[in-house]
Amino acid sequence: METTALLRDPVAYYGAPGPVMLNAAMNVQVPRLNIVNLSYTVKTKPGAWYTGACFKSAPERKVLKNIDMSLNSGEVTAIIGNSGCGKTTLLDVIACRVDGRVTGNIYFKNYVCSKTLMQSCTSYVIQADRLLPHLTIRETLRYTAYLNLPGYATDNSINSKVDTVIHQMGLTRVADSLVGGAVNRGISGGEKRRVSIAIQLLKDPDILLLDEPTTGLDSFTAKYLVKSLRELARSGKIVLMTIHQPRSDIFKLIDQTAILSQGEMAYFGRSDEIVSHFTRLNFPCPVYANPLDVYIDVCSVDRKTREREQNTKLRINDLVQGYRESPQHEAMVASMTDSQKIPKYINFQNKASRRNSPGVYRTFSTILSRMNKNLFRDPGNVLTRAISAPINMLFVFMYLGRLDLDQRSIQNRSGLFFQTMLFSQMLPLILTVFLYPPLRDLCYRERRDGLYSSWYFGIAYHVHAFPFHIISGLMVCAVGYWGIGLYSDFGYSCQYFVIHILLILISENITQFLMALVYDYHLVNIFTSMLFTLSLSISTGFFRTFKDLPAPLRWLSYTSAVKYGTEIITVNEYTNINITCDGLKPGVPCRYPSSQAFLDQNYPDAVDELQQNYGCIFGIYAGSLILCLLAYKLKKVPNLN
Ligand SMILES: Nc1ncnc2c1ncn2[C@@H]1O[C@H](COP(=O)(O)OP(=O)(O)OP(=O)(O)O)[C@@H](O)[C@H]1O
Repeated sequence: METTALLRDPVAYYGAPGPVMLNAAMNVQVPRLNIVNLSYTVKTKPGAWYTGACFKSAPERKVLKNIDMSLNSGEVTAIIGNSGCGKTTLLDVIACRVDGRVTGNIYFKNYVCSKTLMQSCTSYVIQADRLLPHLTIRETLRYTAYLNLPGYATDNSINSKVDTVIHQMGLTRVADSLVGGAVNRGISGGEKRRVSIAIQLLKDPDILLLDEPTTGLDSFTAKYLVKSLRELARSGKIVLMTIHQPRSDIFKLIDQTAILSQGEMAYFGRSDEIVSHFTRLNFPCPVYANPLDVYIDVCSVDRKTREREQNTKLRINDLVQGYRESPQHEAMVASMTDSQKIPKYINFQNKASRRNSPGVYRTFSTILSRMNKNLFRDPGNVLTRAISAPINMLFVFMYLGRLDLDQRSIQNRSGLFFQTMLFSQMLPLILTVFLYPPLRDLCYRERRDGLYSSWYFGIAYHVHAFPFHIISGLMVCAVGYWGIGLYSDFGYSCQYFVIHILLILISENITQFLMALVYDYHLVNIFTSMLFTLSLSISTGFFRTFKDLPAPLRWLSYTSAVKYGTEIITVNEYTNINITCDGLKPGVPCRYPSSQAFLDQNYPDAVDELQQNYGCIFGIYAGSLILCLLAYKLKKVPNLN
């Protein structure tokens, strides 16, 4: 294969080479990724927490040991090995996406790879396809292109870039089909994989890393996908992927193969030299067998019995040693040493670490418009967002009817206020847990890809949800305030509306804050429901008046926005209506001869503290918003695979 014919023109792209490049023999430098003596160590969990694990020091485990690899642009390299041998970890380390201790070096074009450098040159296709179900393939790619490409890129250039990757990945026929999800059927699993790859190609990366791109695909689709990757590599990219069970016809498409065993390299070299290498080590490949299957088995530890485990471990040690002493390894180390002597492209690092960002407005509007489109495509989600609270309020209207001014109406009013508080706490929680996780996962993937910072996502989500809160709040107010018949005044109904909206926003912020800290949304759901239920019990005064609460609970209730909201709407109502003692049976004492008596007995300080209560509820809203945005900013993005 003519290597030079496969290359893009690096000099034109990255600027003139350094002076030593004048040497005619070195006139063209093949862009190379050299991995030299790479090891990776993690701290493992010393056991379950109930065994006192948090007090023990975490033992270290070397997941990757002394890995040497040299990858050329224009070629496809596959990492294979049994489950748990370290394939994904090796990709993560190369992409600089790990938290543990890395020793050794990774060089790209002779530059030591930093996180910024790798983020700009590398695209990483993770195992899971994190896509929004209600967008078409073209829309998905177009939105990502807007986030990826510089702000000066025109709509036409973005569309043509999107068309190019659609064509490259063979998605033309389904380009305008919905991606689909668990409920709405969309494109097939193989097509989703190709969309994930197409997303990463928009960046036009020098290095493409793929974690198990063929998993879950039928053999025909898997072969088609690897063929597409080979064509991509031939256009001048380094393609490195992990493969679980490579078929023999896929094997023929792979230029170099790395076989990992327990984190060590058992073979790295040309794919067509595997059989001769292992035959030299006394492991010939049986006739008609797939060499990759055979050598994955040979390099796996058999843990059925202790004896077998020891024997296979000894065998693997010999294989690793055999590889390190092999001509392939020696030749690779020599070529890496030679390539290190070639001078660097002098402008490369500057160019690579300077990302042309799309700009604040384009980033924000793209994230927002994508969220809106994904939601509006699903009428069920739109209705859930807009009308679940008003429908609940209609139900309250059905059982309360219109309010009167007699003694019984006091309990009805308390019921209505309790329901108002309940909806404004619980519905945002339910909606957030239901609608938010796919958006959050997508945000995590894109933040890992370095597309934008968490502020954009956090603020866009608030702006996206806000109109629904307003629409839903107006309907709740129409039914709950005017329909059920609270004090008839426009100003007071506006206050009821504002309190309802503020409580919704606070509840949503708290839920999002917890979802930023804890990935498992079921846990967040359980914890937040309990928190809100407790807050409703102690902070509203409906079950027990504040002054009767035990002191610690009374102090706790001051942290709840529900306390201030309840007091404001209660005071607004009872300072304006005249409760009567009508409707009581003869001889039954009138407990609240006036509205003032009701306030004096149940909310004695609320009238004087009206302004203060408003201040507190706005303060809690601002605090919860800041907490929520900070949580996204400060919490490390989980490495989703
Ligand atoms: N941060 C970490 N903490 C603890 N153990 C880790 C960490 N990262 C990787 N490991 C361990 O390293 C080993 C290799 O994991 P890795 O996911 O790379 O395997 P793999 O070869 O990709 O497996 P599979 O093919 O099943 O996906 C596993 O035993 C894993 O538990």
